[in-house]
Amino acid sequence: MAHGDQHHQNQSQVVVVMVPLPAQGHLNQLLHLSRLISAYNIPVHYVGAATHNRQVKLRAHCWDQTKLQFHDFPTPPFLSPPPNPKATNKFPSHLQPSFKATAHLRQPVAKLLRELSPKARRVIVIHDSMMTSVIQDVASIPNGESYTFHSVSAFTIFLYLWEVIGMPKKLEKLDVKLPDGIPSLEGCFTIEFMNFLGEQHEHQKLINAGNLHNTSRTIEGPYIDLLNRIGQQKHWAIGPFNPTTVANPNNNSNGSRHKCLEWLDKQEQSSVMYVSFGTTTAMKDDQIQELAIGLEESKQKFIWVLRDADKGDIFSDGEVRRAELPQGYEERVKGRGLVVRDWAPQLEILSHKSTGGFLSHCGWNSCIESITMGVPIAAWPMHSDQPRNTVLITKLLGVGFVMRDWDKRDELVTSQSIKNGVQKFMWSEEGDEIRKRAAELGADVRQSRVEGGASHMEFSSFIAHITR
Ligand SMILES: O=c1ccn([C@@H]2O[C@H](COP(=O)(O)OP(=O)(O)O[C@H]3O[C@H](CO)[C@@H](O)[C@H](O)[C@H]3O)[C@@H](O)[C@H]2O)c(=O)[nH]1
Repeated sequence: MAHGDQHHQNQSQVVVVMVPLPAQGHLNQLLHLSRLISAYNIPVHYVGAATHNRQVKLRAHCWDQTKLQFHDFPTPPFLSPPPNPKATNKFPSHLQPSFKATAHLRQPVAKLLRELSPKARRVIVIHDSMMTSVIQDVASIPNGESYTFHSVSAFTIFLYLWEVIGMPKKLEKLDVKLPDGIPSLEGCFTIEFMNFLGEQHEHQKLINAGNLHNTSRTIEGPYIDLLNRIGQQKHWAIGPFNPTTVANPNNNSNGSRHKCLEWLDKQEQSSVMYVSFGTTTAMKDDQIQELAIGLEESKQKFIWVLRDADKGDIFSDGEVRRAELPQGYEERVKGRGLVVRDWAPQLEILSHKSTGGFLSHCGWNSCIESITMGVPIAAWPMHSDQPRNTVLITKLLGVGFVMRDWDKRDELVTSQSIKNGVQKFMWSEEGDEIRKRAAELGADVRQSRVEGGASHMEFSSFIAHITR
């Protein structure tokens, strides 16, 4: 190929730069989105501090990341304290120093954009809604365009805008009926975090070309429509980002298989409940004891991921609490219950035919992964968007069941109520109804991602738009 042709081809290329917030639930979603975009032969640059890039690569398995270009940007050391399980407000405020440190990414990101700009037809920046100040220099890139990725449900975003804009009157015109009992934001965040969010929104107003959601119209069509009616920029529902089938459920990145998957193979269909509270929750010791006893006494089969919230730098030295279980516990539940303390292959667990329910804190990744795999959720919200996701899952979609009432978040959930809740969720007719609806919704969502489906069409239209 002549040099001129090469130049022309590079010029015609559109490139994408991904800028995630450095927390697992955010890093993960933009990594999956990178995989989907690079499948269209669009080069994707994934940026972050070296430690966070290392984290996201290490924890993702079952697919080839070599097509992506990771940029490890140097950041000065930041504090990485352990979470405080005793805090009343469960928001992971120990992560705040790592969020704050992202300010150091602004310059290297701007430099990368300036380098890419003359070589590309257009530079598309897809950034976490909480990283807007980091990417603000896109405004000075002549062929730069930025899209805001919202890491939570469209329902949650809609409620947030509705409250922030304060528009019950407009809402009447929109002909929306919201369910009763939507919790306020009290107890969901810290003031420090709300201030951080506020700073990001200031920049967003100036540079946003559109909004991306890790959801499907099949799940949240009405809320995507509402967002499109009240906002100025388009909202695209292009999820789920996670794989809808697990290509090789047998192996992790080093070719071995997690012991919990081997155990699952031996169990009956839909007979196991998976228990996990994501990467930002640390339970009090007495609550762990109650949960342990409740699970044991329920006689339900389970896999329980028992670990504290991630630190801001998961590779940093220093203390990590190892939660205590009642004496002899793991021996007693052997064969029926498995306690996992390392990184669990959640997607594989959820897609396994033996998994019949998920006791979850309702982080959005967990919700969308569980919905995709057709597994119902018993909701135990902890903080952030989780109480509202609980409303979406239980009241609006009917694919879940409230295990822990958010209004009673300051009270200990007793082993007796856990036992009763688990048995109702896994063994009752009501539970079976929810399981049936979850299976149906899962099938519809998976269908929405294949050619001709709603999410697939919306994804293609987004790609057509950025490569126009
Ligand atoms: O052992 C584990 C533990 C977690 N996961 C994965 O880690 C992610 C956890 O994400 P999520 O379920 O969203 O929970 P959090 O880590 O708590 O996510 C934070 O970020 C989300 C996106 O903004 C918010 O919806 C949550 O409320 C917020 O706590 C999921 O992809 C899980 O599959 C594993 O694979 N193995």
